[in-house]
Amino acid sequence: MPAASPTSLPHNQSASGSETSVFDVIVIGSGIGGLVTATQLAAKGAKVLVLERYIIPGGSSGYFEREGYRFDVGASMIFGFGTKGTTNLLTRALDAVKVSLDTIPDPVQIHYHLPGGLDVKVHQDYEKFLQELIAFFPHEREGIRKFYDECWKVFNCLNAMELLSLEEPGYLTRVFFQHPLACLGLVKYLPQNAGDIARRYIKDPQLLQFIDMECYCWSVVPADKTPMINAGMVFSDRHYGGINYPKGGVGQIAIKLVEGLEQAGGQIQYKARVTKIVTEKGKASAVQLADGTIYQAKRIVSNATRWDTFETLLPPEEMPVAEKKWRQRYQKSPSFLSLHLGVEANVLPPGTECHHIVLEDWQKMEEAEGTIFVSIPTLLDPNLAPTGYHIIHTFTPSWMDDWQGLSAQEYEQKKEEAAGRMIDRLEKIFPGLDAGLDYMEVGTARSHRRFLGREDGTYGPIPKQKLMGLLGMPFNRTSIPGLYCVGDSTFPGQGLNAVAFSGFACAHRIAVDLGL
Ligand SMILES: NC(=O)c1ccc[n+]([C@@H]2O[C@H](COP(=O)([O-])OP(=O)(O)OC[C@H]3O[C@@H](n4cnc5c(N)ncnc54)[C@H](O)[C@@H]3O)[C@@H](O)[C@H]2O)c1
Ligand SMILES: CC(C)=CCC/C(C)=C/C=C/C(C)=C/C=C/C(C)=C/C=C/C=C(C)/C=C/C=C(C)/C=C/C=C(\C)CCC=C(C)C
Repeated sequence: MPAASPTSLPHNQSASGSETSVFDVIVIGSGIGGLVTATQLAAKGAKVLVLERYIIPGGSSGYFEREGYRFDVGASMIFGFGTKGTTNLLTRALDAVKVSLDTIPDPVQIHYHLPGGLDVKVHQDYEKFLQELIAFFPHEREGIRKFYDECWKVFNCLNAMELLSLEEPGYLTRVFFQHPLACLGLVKYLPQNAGDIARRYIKDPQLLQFIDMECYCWSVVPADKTPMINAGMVFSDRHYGGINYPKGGVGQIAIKLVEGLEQAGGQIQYKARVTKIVTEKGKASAVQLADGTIYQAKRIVSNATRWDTFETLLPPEEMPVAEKKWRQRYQKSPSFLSLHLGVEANVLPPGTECHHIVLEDWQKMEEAEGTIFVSIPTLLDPNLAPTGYHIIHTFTPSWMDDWQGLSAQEYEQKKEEAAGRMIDRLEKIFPGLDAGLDYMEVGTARSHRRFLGREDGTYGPIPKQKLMGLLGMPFNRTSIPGLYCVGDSTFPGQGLNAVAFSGFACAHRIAVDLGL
């Protein structure tokens, strides 16, 4: 894709010369981050347009259908659908535009199959989980409880207050006077990482490896590099609001948000790939689509990754200093090799859980094709597959470099070999998997780049080295006036509930800026 160059435009003109209207806000991309921003602003009366390059909304939380199966593209373990507290941000985002979704509670977040026979289930029931872990590490009984209890402290601070933009002084003052202790608690944890707190209480090296995996399987970095605020959210909310799967598949979240957006007067356009963010006198003022159409807005929000935003949609040679500095601290995480499988129901032993993590050798946890993630959503919603069949979505980290420069035939062959390796490994927990296969589709880093528009198909930013917790993650405003970012390239990072927070915060900051 060619680099964009700044363009000056006469007001209210499209590339074809026809008249266009000026929007209050244009959101580039309909991932959950973009849609929460758009729905929040539409609900406040802003004139909002969402531009999505693909044919359906959702991005990483989208879906596709093949031969009677409805597969989730990426996200499958969903936080944020609780019914109480303030951290149930997906429930709140839907409520704000008067739509709702039926969800199915998952009694076990993850069933771990780890080296040395460490076979642990994370039950929604907190005590049941602690007892299961303590049974493996009885000498660490106290340390285990102290570590996870400290995660609850973070969560309880967050779950007591309204969650809005930390870039808005009025909100900060209000929330500080309403919840001074919770605010001070959060200030204390913001620069910390989960690994430091775990090591304070736990000494057993294998248990510390387990805590690394507890972090790695959602943050894609070990505990030392995982912000404590995020660990507090994940390790507590799974027992509080719980993990809840949307009936009809993860794609329903975006579909419902779009329904709410349109009811609130907002608009969305599909097959609308933005190729350029237009700046006038240094301020973002419009976007240009691949077909040349130009839309103007008072504020532009990019739900594309920071790399796509500042290297492709804007001229890379004019990258703001703050962005260059951010790139010194954060790098792209790997992408995933994904297998979307349809399997005969008898492949799954009775009592199989929905989510699994498989690793045979601790040394390989962070390597490409090291940790295997498994999600079987049809155990919760059987309607996603034909009767008598299940969906197994399994994925493992994989870098773009391994998939470049191949002929079409080499690419297909490499996919087949990699899929074979994963299926062989999964045979240990699902004997007969290979023989029971009914359908298989393999996605690589190239598929993620193509369908999600994410540079190198990355899952999101990860720290290059150990950082001070979340302090280095940028909020929604950027160095370019009028331009905001939302999604996993902004505070607090990856995760649907996390990007929903970034959407609430972004919309709040823009609403204040526009005087809504
Ligand atoms: N819970 C799980 O199991 C799981 C698994 C995978 C991913 N996820 C999460 O999903 C989250 C992703 O959410 P998000 O909101 O940051 O982003 P996203 O990548 O899901 O959405 C971005 C959207 O922007 C669109 N887009 C990109 N460039 C564009 C352009 N130039 N013009 C128009 N549209 C464009 C894409 O097509 C996509 O729909 C991540 O945080 C990740 O953690 C969760
Ligand atoms: C005023 C003063 C003084 C002060 C102030 C302070 C304050 C207020 C502060 C605040 C802060 C805040 C608000 C923060 C927030 C945060 C948040 C919201 C966070 C969130 C988070 C979330 C998360 C992280 C999530 C995540 C998740 C994920 C990522 C998931 C994933 C998953 C996967 C991948 C998987 C899977 C597995 C299998 C399949 C097995």
